[in-house]
Amino acid sequence: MLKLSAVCLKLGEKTVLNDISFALHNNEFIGVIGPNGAGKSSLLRVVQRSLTANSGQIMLKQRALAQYKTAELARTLAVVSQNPIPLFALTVEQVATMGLLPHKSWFEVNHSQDQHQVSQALNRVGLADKASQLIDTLSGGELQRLYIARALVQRPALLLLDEPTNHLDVQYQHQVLELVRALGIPALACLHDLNLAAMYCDKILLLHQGQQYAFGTPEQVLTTELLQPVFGLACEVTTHVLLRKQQVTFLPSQTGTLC
Ligand SMILES: Nc1ncnc2c1ncn2[C@@H]1O[C@H](COP(=O)(O)OP(=O)(O)OP(=O)(O)O)[C@@H](O)[C@H]1O
Repeated sequence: MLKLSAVCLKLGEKTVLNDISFALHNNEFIGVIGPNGAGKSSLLRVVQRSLTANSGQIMLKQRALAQYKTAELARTLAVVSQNPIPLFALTVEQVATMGLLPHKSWFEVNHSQDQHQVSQALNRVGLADKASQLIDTLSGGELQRLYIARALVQRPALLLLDEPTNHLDVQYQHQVLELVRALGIPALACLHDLNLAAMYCDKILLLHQGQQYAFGTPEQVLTTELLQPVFGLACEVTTHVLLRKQQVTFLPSQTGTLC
């Protein structure tokens, strides 16, 4: 689905991404983790082509990303961003319907089949009963689910999510990531919460100062040896008894002060 080979990105004098190589296969959910400034959002922006890599190759559905026409790329990728452009005075249904735009030509009207698709997507994210509600009346979690519904309406081949759980409470964090998993669309998501990454991601890419520090399953990447030097804090990694998933606990540098 998506393959990066030796991708490098320089912005001004700074090397933001250096030698990034990994592949995302069909139906996989890959989490990109790393401290502030590690290059996570830049990586997503390179894949969505809002930034152009200085070297290396990106293949999307076995074709070079550079070869995609803009409209074709807009149909193929859906982006759920950290700070979406505020859309005031629009209803939930109108925002979800925007997912059809990449498939339509100017002045083309929506058909009943399109309407059905929008209803189905709203149903899927649990917002069908709020279709006519203005979006500035939604909670943060509902809004995030709406942006996922808009992405669903778009029927993308790949979903890119930049911090999809930002500002959400625990229940909504799980709700949103469960939804992403359930969609069955290959997804690449920047995540700050390592325990959520452990729970929901098939693979994890750990970035450190623009370098690919590790890539593999949560078991391979979420280890004290890899996490401590990257995050600059001592940590303990255990396996959750019920979930059989990694759990990372960072320890304050002055652990004694908590006792
Ligand atoms: N236009 C630019 N010119 C120079 N440096 C830039 C530019 N844009 C981003 N950077 C730098 O690139 C690095 C990576 O930024 P990026 O936003 O990708 O990090 P991130 O891992 O997503 O961080 P965060 O967790 O804080 O969101 C940062 O050091 C940032 O300052």
